[in-house]
Amino acid sequence: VTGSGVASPQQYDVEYLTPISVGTPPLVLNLNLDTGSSDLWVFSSELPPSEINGQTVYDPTKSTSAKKLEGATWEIEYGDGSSSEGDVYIDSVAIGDLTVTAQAVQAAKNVSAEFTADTHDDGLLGLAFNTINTVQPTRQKTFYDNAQSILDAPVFTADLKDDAPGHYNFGYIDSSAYTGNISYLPVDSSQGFWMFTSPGYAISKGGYKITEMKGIADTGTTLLLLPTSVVLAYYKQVDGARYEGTQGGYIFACSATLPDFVFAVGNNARITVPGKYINYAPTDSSGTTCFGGIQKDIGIGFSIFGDVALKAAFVVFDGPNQQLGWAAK
Ligand SMILES: CCNC(=O)c1c(-c2ccccc2)csc1NC(=O)CNCCc1c[nH]c2ccccc12
Repeated sequence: VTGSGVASPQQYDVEYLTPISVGTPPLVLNLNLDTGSSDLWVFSSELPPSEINGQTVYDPTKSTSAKKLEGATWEIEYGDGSSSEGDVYIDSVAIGDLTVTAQAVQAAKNVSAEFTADTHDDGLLGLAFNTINTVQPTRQKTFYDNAQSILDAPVFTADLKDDAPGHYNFGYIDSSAYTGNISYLPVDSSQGFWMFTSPGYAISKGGYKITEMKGIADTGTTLLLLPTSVVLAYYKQVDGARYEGTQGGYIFACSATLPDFVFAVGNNARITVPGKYINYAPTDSSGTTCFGGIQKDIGIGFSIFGDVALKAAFVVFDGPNQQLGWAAK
């Protein structure tokens, strides 16, 4: 079996949403497929109405295939301070032609203001390792865990695009979606993430710099968060760029020319993030000052290769072989 879902970018490619069917009769929810977390949680009829703002909600009492997982609860907090919590149902979940009949669907009873404000996002579908699933007393498997045994190949791929729809594919590698070869790196899943080490980088005019960057492939984080030394070297090549504390990061004139950022994948493969992707978005409505798509990874403990980087590549997530494949496109 294979499955494919379109990944549609929201404004400024802040996140990508994919239509997923949940329950019987199938309810279509637009979820954020998130390789940086492992909970599948959805807006639900159990939320106070004040916390719902246009989202489609899952009502387990309306799904003939929903079964409550008695006594199970969950609560998650993300690094940006957003959070959600609730209880758990076992129900059918499908992405395209791929259906998992007994998937833990975490129904939200409370969500933080950031999620309420995100009117098009009906929840998250975690694709990291289940060791960081937050369901208590028994952690639950991810959609990918449950799908593996029926997939033609036990992999999924992310093909995100700049301001255009891309795809998440399950069970196959679409050879027409990338150029050249796929370079595979070993994954360290000990912290529950798709963690890998890039041996070095280059910034347009500068030469190649050997410096290990240990990071995660994270479709749920918007920006490319890198070590301070790398970020300083990058913005040194952007005239007028400066760190603005009140904005929480590096800003520059929207008219600035931004160099490409190249990171190594293994010793002889490279992924080039075009400078255009690193001019992330205007900081205000005047559109004179823009916010950088590369920012510091301070306080996280590792780098985060978020959407700004991932949309420059075709990425293969291979759980059984604990490896990540990278290709240009
Ligand atoms: C800013 C989002 N990223 C993180 O917090 C994060 C961190 C992290 C930890 C500490 C400080 C900063 C970041 C490590 S792994 C990691 N990745 C994830 O947590 C991936 N899931 C993000 C889901 C998410 C959080 N806020 C949203 C707002 C809209 C859509 C999705 C989200």
